[in-house]
Amino acid sequence: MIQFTDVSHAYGDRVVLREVSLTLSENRIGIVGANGSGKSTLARMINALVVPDSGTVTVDGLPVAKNKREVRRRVGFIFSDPDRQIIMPTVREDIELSLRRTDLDKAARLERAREVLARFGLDDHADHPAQRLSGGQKQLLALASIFVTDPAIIVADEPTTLLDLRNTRMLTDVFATLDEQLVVVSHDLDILADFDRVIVVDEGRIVADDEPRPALAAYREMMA
Ligand SMILES: Nc1ncnc2c1ncn2[C@@H]1O[C@H](COP(=O)(O)OP(=O)(O)OP(=O)(O)O)[C@@H](O)[C@H]1O
Repeated sequence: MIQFTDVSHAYGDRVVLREVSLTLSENRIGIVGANGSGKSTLARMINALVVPDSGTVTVDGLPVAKNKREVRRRVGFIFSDPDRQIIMPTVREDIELSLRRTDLDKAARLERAREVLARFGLDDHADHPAQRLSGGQKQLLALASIFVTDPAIIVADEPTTLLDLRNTRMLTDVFATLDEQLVVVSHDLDILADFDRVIVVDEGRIVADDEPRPALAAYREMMA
């Protein structure tokens, strides 16, 4: 459960969130809105990548600002730019690095790495240099290296920007089968169609918050 209470934030004198209060308890929640409306800032607050100027954000009752380490164990954050996330020379090593943060033993880690590489269609690339993957494959690797650690909550900031249609569908299927709570910021409205809830942000305020169909209709109308 994620809770925002009266959250406001500015970068310098540019106010980007204005008194946002939200309780996020559904399994799959989408966030949409115009460029610069404050979506990424909102998403980043869930694991304390941004700490609000005023108001509080809590994850399972823990105030995020004072419990960064514990919160980051629970919340996996997927950046839209995979180069921010890929650290190790090869695909397999990058996945294994993530797994070192779990309490699985070596044999279980190898098995889990194998499973996740197959699930994300990266098994043929396991020993390839990660930096030589295509943009979309890097995005899949960045996603895989978060999924593999099994966080309770996954926050993804525009996870499909570099993916082709097949991989976007694959990711939609992965999302549909997850047990974890999922918060996805996206301009790709199709991937949110079967989510439980969609929140529309405009100029730092929540302007619609509903099931996908009415929320996305409100967003389309707003942008027309
Ligand atoms: N670290 C920062 N320093 C200064 N300004 C920032 C910073 N991060 C974001 N901003 C500004 O805050 C505003 C909101 O940014 P944010 O990234 O939250 O929007 P967004 O809705 O995710 O946009 P987009 O859809 O374009 O990704 C933008 O005007 C952006 O330029």
